[in-house]
Amino acid sequence: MRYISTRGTAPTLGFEDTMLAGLARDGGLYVPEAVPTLSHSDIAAMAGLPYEEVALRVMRPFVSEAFHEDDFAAMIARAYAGFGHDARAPLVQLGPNHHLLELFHGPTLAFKDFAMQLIGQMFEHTLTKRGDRVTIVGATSGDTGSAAMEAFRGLDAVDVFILYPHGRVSEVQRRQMTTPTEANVHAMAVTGHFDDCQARVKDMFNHFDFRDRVGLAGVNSINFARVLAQVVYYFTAATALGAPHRPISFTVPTGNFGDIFAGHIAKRMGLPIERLIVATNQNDILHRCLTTGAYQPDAVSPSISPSMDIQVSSNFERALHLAYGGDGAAIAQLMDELKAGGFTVSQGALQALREIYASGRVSEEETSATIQDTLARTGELLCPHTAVGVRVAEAQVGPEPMVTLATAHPAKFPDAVEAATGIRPALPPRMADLFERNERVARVDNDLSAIEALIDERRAA
Ligand SMILES: Cc1ncc(COP(=O)(O)O)c(C=O)c1O
Ligand SMILES: N[C@@H](CCOP(=O)(O)O)C(=O)O
Repeated sequence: MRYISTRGTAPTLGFEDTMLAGLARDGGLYVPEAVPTLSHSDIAAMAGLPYEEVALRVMRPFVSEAFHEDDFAAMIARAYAGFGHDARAPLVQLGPNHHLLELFHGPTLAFKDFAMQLIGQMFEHTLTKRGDRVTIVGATSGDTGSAAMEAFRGLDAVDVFILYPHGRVSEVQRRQMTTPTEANVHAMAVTGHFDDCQARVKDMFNHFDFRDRVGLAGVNSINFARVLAQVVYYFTAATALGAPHRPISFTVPTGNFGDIFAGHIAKRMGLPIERLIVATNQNDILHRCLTTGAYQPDAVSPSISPSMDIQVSSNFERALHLAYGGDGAAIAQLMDELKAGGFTVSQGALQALREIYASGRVSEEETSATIQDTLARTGELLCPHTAVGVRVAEAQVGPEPMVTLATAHPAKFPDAVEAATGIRPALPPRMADLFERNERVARVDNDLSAIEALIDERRAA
């Protein structure tokens, strides 16, 4: 399996090099040259299998030239052994035809653990084999950062630097990033928004002297391995609800578009997904784009679902690449226009996007009301991101089963949940002392040279 850049001019790579490269050298994102398909009977055979077995069957065609099957199976087993639920991603029924896919039973209580725990294993395997060492730099609006630190803390072959927007993540999220004691993980609070953090990470990848000197690697969803690991739970959920014998729809609370793009890959692999519905908060650029064709970033508007306070949605580039039939030059042109303020998707590409994606937008008041109503109706306490998804899904439930992705545990956002319900959700016992632990964080301006200098100073030589 070879991987190509969405912008068409970077070297084509195998899986391990793609995983270690992060951003392609032409600024694009790596995607598989061709998405492998699974047959109706391959998919039917997944029903009822353990999560780890489905993970092996779904991901094997993407990685088979890189890892021996036994090694890969062992990595998968280690990745999910620490999850707090035997099913790893259990389904809970919310209404007659509406199900919640709980993705928050991993060590940091958000869906990011599904990919990050596995990537940690894959990086360790490949770096040990090659005798290499890398510097991972990531941007986070709160959840990716803590998941990355948890997956890589204490590993000799990596230093990890996580840029988060100062004052714009929840206190639980911040403490998850500032309290690990291992010397190889570093939290950096950047003046600005998540989009600034993500832009500086991409700047570092495009600054080749720095990139090559520090051995830069990325574990944001710019890394296709992140997306790949997230494809698996679409299969476990859909087959548990009757796929491939009947179609299933998914609603996904969306910010950087990685999670829902994983659903798009699942569909291309042959999973009968009827509708993939993008659910956004008031930072609704994706909903506006799917509605009008215009992709025009606005100022970020802080919300009670802060992890989705994103205007420049990195993985949308991958969806555009498919919608433009793999035309790298067209994507490069759109991304140049984006730097100058925005772009308009061609009619043909917009139609192609709408064949896959629907969308909805949820206000702050609606998010709170959904947390409150859902608790009253079903007894489920939702995190605000999940509530955005549930609100959009409820308006669109059709004849086929609808699955909403529950992307984080409510205890990560206790203020918003308490304001909506009067209940302050408790952290699991293993995190009960989070608020007593010492914090370690570097404050830094939104300035590429300052950020690079800090990384140079703190990384192991
Ligand atoms: C809790 C939570 N929900 C939803 C999202 C949106 O996911 P994606 O960025 O993959 O669209 C994020 C972050 O991205 C998140 O942290
Ligand atoms: N919501 C995310 C944003 C970055 O995510 P990624 O999936 O693109 O790595 C976060 O919690 O950091």
